[in-house]
Amino acid sequence: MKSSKDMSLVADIGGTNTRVALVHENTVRQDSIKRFRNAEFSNLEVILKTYLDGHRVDVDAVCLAVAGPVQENRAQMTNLDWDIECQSIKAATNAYDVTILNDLQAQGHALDQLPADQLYQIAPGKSQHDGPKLVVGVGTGFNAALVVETEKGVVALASECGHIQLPAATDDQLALFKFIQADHGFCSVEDAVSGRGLVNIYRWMAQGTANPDVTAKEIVEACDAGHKNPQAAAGKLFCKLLGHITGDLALTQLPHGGLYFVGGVARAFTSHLIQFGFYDAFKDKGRFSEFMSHFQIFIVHDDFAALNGAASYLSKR
Ligand SMILES: Nc1ncnc2c1ncn2[C@@H]1O[C@H](COP(=O)(O)OP(=O)(O)OP(=O)(O)O)[C@@H](O)[C@H]1O
Repeated sequence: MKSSKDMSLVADIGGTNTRVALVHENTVRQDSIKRFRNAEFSNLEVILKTYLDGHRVDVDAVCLAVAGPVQENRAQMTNLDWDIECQSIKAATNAYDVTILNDLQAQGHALDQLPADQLYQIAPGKSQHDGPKLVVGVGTGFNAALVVETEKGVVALASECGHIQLPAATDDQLALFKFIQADHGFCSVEDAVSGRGLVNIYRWMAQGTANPDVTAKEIVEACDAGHKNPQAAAGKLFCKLLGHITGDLALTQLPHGGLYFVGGVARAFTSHLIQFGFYDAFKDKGRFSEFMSHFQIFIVHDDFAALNGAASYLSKR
């Protein structure tokens, strides 16, 4: 086993995918990035052991970006039956220092390093260089973090806003709300605005006729193929709900430094968001409609950005 001085490991653990990389001299080694499908593993420890065995290195420190609430260096994943805890990660990796962040916090720490070619701007706005930023994740789940510059550096504040109640502004949205509520007992934002949420919307629209095994990817592929099919109708409602919700979050947090979407589902909708009504819904805030056009909105195309954020967090502690 090679012992590499000051080598660290970073990982971004989502509901579907785990991305892992090595960090040397505060920089993610691009040739070390690897993505694992969680469904093929029984727990995170097995993924990390497999990864480290493959690279034949020792690591001193580990920083994990986990899709779930983090408390006292322990995380309970929201969309996977994995409990992540420092002692067990130390045992699996032989690292003496393990830190756990929420994944959106790590995304927040990555924002100031994103190259321009990884950012796709969807709303013009006017950002203040040092204004607060809001990073919004739409993947297996939904969540957001407010990112602020302080005298001590970047602070990314965790939330669990994907689990607030879904707002319903139209009869259709209320009917969707009731459909999901009847199924799960509660209708959260994430139940409609995430990969699983998109499938829920499509199933509600095509009640009785939807293929029960349809995936979010298949729905977006049908949107790519044309805008008159039932999948595109589901995509349009999805984008409008995404606009309403992120508009609410923007008014709550005032991200004058910009709003940044991350996650596989947000990325997949990049070319449809505007046509499918996202921005009109985002600005549909009564007397504050004009105010909403001040916020710049971007989609982050780098699926590995949270790894850079975790590395940045480690370097600045
Ligand atoms: N091309 C695609 N079009 C639409 N949805 C997609 C596409 N590819 C993947 N997805 C959906 O994106 C989700 C996975 O996205 P992503 O990899 O960002 O999630 P994650 O990081 O594993 O999860 P989390 O949201 O918990 O952080 C799944 O719901 C999957 O069905």
